[in-house]
Amino acid sequence: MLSRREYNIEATGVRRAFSTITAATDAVREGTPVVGALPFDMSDSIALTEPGTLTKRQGPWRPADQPAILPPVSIGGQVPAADIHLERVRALVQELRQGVAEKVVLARSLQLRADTPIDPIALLGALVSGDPLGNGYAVDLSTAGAGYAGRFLIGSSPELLVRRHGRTVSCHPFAGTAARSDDPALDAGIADQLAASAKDQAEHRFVVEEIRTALQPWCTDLQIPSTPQLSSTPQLWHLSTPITGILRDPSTTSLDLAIAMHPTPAVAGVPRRAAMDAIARIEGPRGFYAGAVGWADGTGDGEWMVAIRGLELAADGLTALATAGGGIVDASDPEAELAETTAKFRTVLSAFGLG
Ligand SMILES: C=C(O[C@@H]1C=C(C(=O)O)C=C[C@H]1O)C(=O)O
Repeated sequence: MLSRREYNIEATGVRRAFSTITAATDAVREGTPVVGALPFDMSDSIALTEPGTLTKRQGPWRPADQPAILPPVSIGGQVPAADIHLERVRALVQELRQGVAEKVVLARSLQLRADTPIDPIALLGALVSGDPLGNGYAVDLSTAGAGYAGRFLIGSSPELLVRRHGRTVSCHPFAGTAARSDDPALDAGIADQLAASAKDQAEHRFVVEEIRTALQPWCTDLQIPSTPQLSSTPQLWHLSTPITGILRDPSTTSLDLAIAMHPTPAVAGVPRRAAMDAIARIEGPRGFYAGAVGWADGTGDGEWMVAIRGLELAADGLTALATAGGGIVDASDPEAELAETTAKFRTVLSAFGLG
């Protein structure tokens, strides 16, 4: 299930599970719809399927029935502990100053516990109704293989990795973040400060330039505004840049584009290889956090969102792992980076009445 402001798309059943990316991209090119999730590291297992049904409806998703109530949830632990994350950011800033990379996105996780099972659809309902833009995703990860049976990836991401509609390609990268305030005057000041922040503008530019490079082989007429705009979620301000282009080859599908663009420096870093090596060394495997979730229909059209502001729910529904990260550059302040991840957790925590 993917929910957006303009439409929602629901896939049910599994006609075929794909074990390789090539099998999935070939299937779309042959006219088969494909839905699901790409992992952060494309060498990990994928959760892409040909669904039994794929239904697109207007407007954000609304549950057909009164959704199940979400149980109270508590934070069971932090992975790693906050002081270790701080230490990691400090060490990484030193490495960046020595030229290891220009930007690396570092994440941490919260272990959530519930007394009674969390219903994935109830959580999706809470996330979608809590977001004025109606963003939400829920993907059954079962086909990703051992260890994933019954697990769900659920969240509310504001970030469009890529959309293909006919020959038109759009993406809308986010990078550069500030936590919002309940006080309207303070909130407006925070937005102005973010727009004026040299550090955040630099962090954002890395992303836009990489996306330009990634899209150029696929698109003509790239339209890339020279300065980012401000975008908001209920919890955060972000710098974002809406980008469009026209496909050179109309047989390129939305899944081809998602694979070509992913992972962007909004979730990995610059240069990509050095950043991914640093992430694997410092954090370990990310699984589906910071991957991509979405769909491609039989015409190749489709939309893929960056799988952030979410959690992975265990098969018994009693535990979940929420993960949030932020871009680290050589000018990063470790305390501010820790606070940024705390603010990003509020998207999922607020669905449970926390944060
Ligand atoms: C990595 C995350 O968010 C990404 C990182 C951002 C940043 O560093 O400013 C902003 C938006 C997202 O592209 C996350 O939410 O976990």
